Amino acid sequence: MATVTQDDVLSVLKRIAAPDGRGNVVSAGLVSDIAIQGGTVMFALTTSPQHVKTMEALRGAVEKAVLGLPGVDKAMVALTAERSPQQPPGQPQQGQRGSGIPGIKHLVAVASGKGGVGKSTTAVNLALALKSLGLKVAVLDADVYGPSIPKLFGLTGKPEPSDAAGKKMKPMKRYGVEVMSIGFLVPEDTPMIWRGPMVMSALTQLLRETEWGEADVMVIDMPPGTGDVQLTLAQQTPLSGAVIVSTPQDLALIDARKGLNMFRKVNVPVIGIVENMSYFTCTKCGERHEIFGHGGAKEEAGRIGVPFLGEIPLDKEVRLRSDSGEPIVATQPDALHTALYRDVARQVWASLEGGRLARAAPRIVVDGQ
Ligand SMILES: Nc1ncnc2c1ncn2[C@@H]1O[C@H](COP(=O)(O)OP(=O)(O)OP(=O)(O)O)[C@@H](O)[C@H]1O
Repeated sequence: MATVTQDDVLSVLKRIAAPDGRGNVVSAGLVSDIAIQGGTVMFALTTSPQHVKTMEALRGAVEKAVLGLPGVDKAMVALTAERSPQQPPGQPQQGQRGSGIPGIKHLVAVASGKGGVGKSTTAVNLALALKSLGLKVAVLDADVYGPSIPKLFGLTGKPEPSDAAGKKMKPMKRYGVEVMSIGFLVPEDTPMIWRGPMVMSALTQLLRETEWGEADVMVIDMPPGTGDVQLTLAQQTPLSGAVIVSTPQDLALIDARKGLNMFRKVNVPVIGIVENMSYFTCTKCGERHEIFGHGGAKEEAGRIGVPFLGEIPLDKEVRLRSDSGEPIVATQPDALHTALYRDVARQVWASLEGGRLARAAPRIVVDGQ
């Protein structure tokens, strides 16, 4: 199969006129960086909120043109738009309700300042714990650098198109939770090299072009860290709030603080901090070992005035069950960990529904609807 290049994509885009007679879509500055993964081409088209409807037709034309290039089997084009300055703060975006995703009430990010602290494990078990409280739950894997949600849910295969036209995908489903991840669309061993705008473009597509059912909460597994990509994601996704996961080590906590600051900067309420790998209870002698220190996250939460949601101990069973796609909350309803995750879930839900969280309107519309 022919390999498509950015120049190929740009040359076809230059033949498409920009709205309002402003030259072509490239010269008018409407096209973001272009990312190419195998036969998939991804980029964003910038618009203003009042032009979202007309831009949808343009997006269709652009996608069609890119799909016509040899070597392209999927084109993912997202519309992004800044809120117009005239829009009063606190006013929902036009056409936007709740989370901005039809049928989904709250989007909750699970984030960490640092990799490997158990963010994905927490996201999955939190989602399942919310489900066990009787809520409708969906999970979006936004950790495009290392999508581990398919593995944690024990899901393989590709999402099916939801209609004959193939415009939308059906989410995968496991343990009663709807799941979508870039990991379903790209082979596991493909290195994924993303530049900033492309992450947003891919995620917008996953969010908007999945035929989600109704959900009270969508848990979003964020990419680890606090760089530009994470900041943009936090800013551009209409989040109700964020949960920060940290281990008790000083270094992890310093990064967790950066995570908190990042969400505050973009006006996303921080629901609270979870301390993961908090301690280890020896299965033989019953003694508690505080391998990474203990209580650091609780102290940190107190210091910065953010709720502390709980401690999740280090436990071999958690890791084994995660690795085998049988998360502990789904498969061991009576385990201590399940009770702990459920306790976190209760607090998260109380925060979401209790009106404690307040944020200004999201600054961006990522919609083609
Ligand atoms: N409480 C726990 N007890 C035992 N093992 C755990 C616990 N939490 C997470 N792990 C294990 O630690 C490893 C890292 O966890 P996970 O993939 O959830 O971290 P992450 O922060 O999402 O990582 P990344 O930065 O790569 O996205 C996994 O092998 C997981 O099974």
